[in-house]
Amino acid sequence: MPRDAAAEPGQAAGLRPPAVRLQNLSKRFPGALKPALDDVSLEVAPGEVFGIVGRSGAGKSTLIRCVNLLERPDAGSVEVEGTLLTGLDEAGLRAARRRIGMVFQHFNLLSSRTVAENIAFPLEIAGVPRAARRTRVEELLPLVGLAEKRDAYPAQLSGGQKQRVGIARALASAPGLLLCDEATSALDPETTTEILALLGDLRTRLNLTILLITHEMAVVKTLCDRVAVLEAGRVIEQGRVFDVFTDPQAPTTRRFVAEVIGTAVPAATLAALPAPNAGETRRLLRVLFTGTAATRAVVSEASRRFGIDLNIVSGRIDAIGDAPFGILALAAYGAPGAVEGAAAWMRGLGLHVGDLAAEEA
Ligand SMILES: Nc1ncnc2c1ncn2[C@@H]1O[C@H](COP(=O)(O)OP(=O)(O)OP(=O)(O)O)[C@@H](O)[C@H]1O
Repeated sequence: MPRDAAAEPGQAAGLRPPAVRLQNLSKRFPGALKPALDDVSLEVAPGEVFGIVGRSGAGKSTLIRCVNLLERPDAGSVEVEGTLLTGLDEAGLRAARRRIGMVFQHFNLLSSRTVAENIAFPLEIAGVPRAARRTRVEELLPLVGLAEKRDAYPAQLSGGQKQRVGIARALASAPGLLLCDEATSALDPETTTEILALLGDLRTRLNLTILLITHEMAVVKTLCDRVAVLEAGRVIEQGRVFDVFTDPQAPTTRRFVAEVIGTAVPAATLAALPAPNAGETRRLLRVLFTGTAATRAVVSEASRRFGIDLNIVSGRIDAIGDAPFGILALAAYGAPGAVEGAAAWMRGLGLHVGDLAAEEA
């Protein structure tokens, strides 16, 4: 979508190339009727957390696996930190992959190895000498809160601890980019919160770029700076999380957003609203406040100024990162011109005023 023309973090980073640049990626699995990826292009700026969200089968796994070329796209290019991965030979690709860590939904730990040995595993594969491996593991253990568990085996760990091992292992070769494939989907809500906090903390401390896929908007809301919505292999919407959450454009995005910020108004509530008086109109408005306007004053003042009735059908105050916002569903009753006038007046105050979309009703 055009509102996402460029990522600000990338601009702030000056001449640094994007952490990830995908151009026109397409992929169709043999025998499949539809492509898993259909002309996907997106850029992730250095240091940002970028979420890709979509329903099951939307193409998320295929997309994230294309970033380190675990999956080869049929067409299009993949660039990571300025290196064109799709142009590398196998040796070049192996080296480039050391700059890319990956965290998996089901942890993928080796059950016969201890925590420390699991973390050291990628370094072993890369031929890093034993002493250097040990030093690196000792750095990583406290970073993920597992200093006391270095000699434990995966079977002795909770899900959250297993994922901490998975994260430490992904960070072993000090990558600049971390790919997270549904990293919290196998965890309970409390552990999910802990792991998301850990990822947020590591991102800042290690200056990481994180690209994650998830089917949970709550993950996006908590951790991401920007988000792309994938549907049937295509990016249908992308933008800053705040913008996408407060003003989703595509119907699918609206449904996703409604799951976490609950702007939906039950049909029964709407059905119970009184009909307008003769000669009057009733309009259902969705009003978005982004922190500056005082809700009650706006509603009562609009009512007074325009001689209309504003019935608050639902309301919510929330925040994304440290940016607060409020969303009100209003039923406005009055003369058609007066209702329109009130909506225009509210827009003039900087509020986002639209019709309550069908999906929300
Ligand atoms: N190895 C494969 N062979 C054939 N078809 C595949 C393969 N992997 C994925 N697909 C198909 O490609 C499409 C996208 O799948 P993908 O796993 O990328 O979606 P997803 O959004 O990650 O879904 P989920 O959340 O269920 O993992 C689906 O139609 C899927 O059936």
